[in-house]
Amino acid sequence: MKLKQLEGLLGNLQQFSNPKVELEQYPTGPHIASRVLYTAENSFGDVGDRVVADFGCGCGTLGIAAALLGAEHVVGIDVDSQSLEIASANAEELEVELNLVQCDLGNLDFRGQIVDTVVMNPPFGTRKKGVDMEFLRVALAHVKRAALRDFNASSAEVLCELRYDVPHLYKFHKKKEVDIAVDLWRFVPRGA
Ligand SMILES: C[S@@+](CC[C@H](N)C(=O)[O-])C[C@H]1O[C@@H](n2cnc3c(N)ncnc32)[C@H](O)[C@@H]1O
Repeated sequence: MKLKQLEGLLGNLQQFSNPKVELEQYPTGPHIASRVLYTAENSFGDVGDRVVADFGCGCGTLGIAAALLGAEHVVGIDVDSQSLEIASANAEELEVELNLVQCDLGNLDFRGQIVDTVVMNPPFGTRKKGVDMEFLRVALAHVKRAALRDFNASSAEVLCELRYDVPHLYKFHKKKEVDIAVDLWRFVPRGA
């Protein structure tokens, strides 16, 4: 699938209808989401025919992108049931299969390293200190081939800088939208 086509499909997805700031619910827009997954697949072969997990999947954007790029199996995990309902509707609309699990990432235990690739835009820890590191710890415990973000890795590389559009979502947001610079990281765990 071409990058523009992927971006177009992701642009039609529903996003958080009632975002919860305590869970740092910020959607990844179609521009950045398409580039993250397209790079993972076309530069590294991390998606096609792989088992992919989307940690903190929200409305499913990253996981759906993985499915559209030919992942063998995609699991989306989020603690928020309302987001998972939207993710389910989004997957149905685009006719892709997404296995959705409601779970606090901190409690996730798939009993072994059964996932080839973890993709995520985790909470940054602005509301719950340390939650970003918790996501990384759990990713490491479950991934067998490559993760996009992982600090305890044998290799860690910033692939590029991207612009992350933050729409006006919460009362304390003063501007209509803000775009912030973010880095796209790729981590390869020890032994992979
Ligand atoms: C920055 S949003 C990213 C959403 C989505 N992945 C995307 O890229 O559009 C972070 C997501 O993590 C979820 N989340 C926050 N804390 C969590 C936890 N402890 N366990 C599981 N999911 C959590 C939120 O509900 C939210 O959907």
